[in-house]
Amino acid sequence: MQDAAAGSIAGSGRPRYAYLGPPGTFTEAALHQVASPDTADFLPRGDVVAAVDAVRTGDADFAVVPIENSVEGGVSATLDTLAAGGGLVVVGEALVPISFVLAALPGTRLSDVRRISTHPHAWAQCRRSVAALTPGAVHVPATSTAAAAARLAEVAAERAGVHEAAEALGFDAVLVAPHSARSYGLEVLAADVGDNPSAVTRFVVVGRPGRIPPRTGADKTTLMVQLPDNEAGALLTMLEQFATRGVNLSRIESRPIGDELGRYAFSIDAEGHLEDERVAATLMGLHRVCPLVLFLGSYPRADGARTQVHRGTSDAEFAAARGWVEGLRGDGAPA
Ligand SMILES: O=C(O)C(=O)C[C@]1(C(=O)O)C=C[C@@H](O)C=C1
Repeated sequence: MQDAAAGSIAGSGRPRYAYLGPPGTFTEAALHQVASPDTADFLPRGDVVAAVDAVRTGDADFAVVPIENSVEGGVSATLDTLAAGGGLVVVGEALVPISFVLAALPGTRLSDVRRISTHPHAWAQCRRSVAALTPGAVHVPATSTAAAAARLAEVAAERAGVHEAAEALGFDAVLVAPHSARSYGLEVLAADVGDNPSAVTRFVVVGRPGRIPPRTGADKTTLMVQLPDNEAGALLTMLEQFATRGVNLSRIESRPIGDELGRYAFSIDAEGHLEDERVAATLMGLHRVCPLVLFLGSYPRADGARTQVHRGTSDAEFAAARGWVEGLRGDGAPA
C-alpha cells in the first residue's frame, strides 16, 4: 500500500509516520511497504501505544503498528489502544513475512547462550527451535526485536568484552530479523529459528478520521462491537447481521472491556467497504442490536483479494430492493 497520506497532509507535505521502533523492527519493514524515507519522516517510538498516541496528539500523521500474527494471533496492545478513546481509523495494511535469526556479539558461542532477549511475540514464534538449540535458555522480554539488538550493540560498545556486556545487560543473545542482526553488527549463531517458516505478521496504518480510502473491491472494514449484557443469543444476533447480508469475517476476537470481570467487546475485520451497500446495511443492523459499535476504518486489503459477492447482496440488488419498497410506500409519487 503506497501513499496512505495522499492529499491529507498540511504544511511541509512530508507525511510523518510513527512506528514501533527502533530501526530494524519488522514494523519498520512494514512501514517501508507503505512509504519511502525519501518522501516521508519515519518516527520510531518505544511501544505500540506511544506510536498510536503520536497520531492522537498530532506529533505524527500516521502510525504503523502490528495487529495480527499468523502464529501468535492478535496484538492486544494495538486492538485495545484503537478501541480506547476513539478518534482514530485504519487507512491501510501491510503484510510482512517473518523470519528470525538468533544473534549475539561476535565471539559468543551457541553453547554460552543462557538468556535471550526479544519481543514476546517473537519468543512465542521461536520457542520450540530455541529450546532445541539452547536447552534451558530463558526469555528476557524487550519492547521490540530491534530494541534488544540495539541494547546489545550499545552496551558492547561501552564494555571491554562480550561477557562483561552480557552481565551488564542480563542477556547474551537476541532473536531478530536477519537484516537487523547485520545492521547492529551482531553475529548470526543460527538462522531460520522461527518454528513456522510461513509466519506472517499483519500491520495497520492508523490515521485520524477524515476521508475514507476509496473503495477498491478488495477492501476490509475494522470494527469494535459490544454486546448487550446478559442477553441469551446476543453473540448470535450480532453475527447474523453479517451473515444475512453476505459479509464474510476475516478476523474476530474478544477483548476484555476492562471495567469488570466477564465483560468483553469483539474486534472484527469484515470483508468489504463502508460504501458497499451490504456493509452499510450490516452496520445499520449492528447499530440497532448492539449498545456500542466503533467504526475503525475501511481500507484496501494488502493481499488484493477481491470481495466475493453472494447472490442477493450486490449494490444493484440492494438498490432495486429499496426502490421496490419506496414504490410500495408511494414515495416520489405525485400527491
Ligand atoms: O519487534 C518487532 O520487530 C516488531 O515489529 C513487533 C512484532 C509483533 O508485535 O508481533 C512484529 C512482528 C513479529 O511477529 C514480532 C514482533
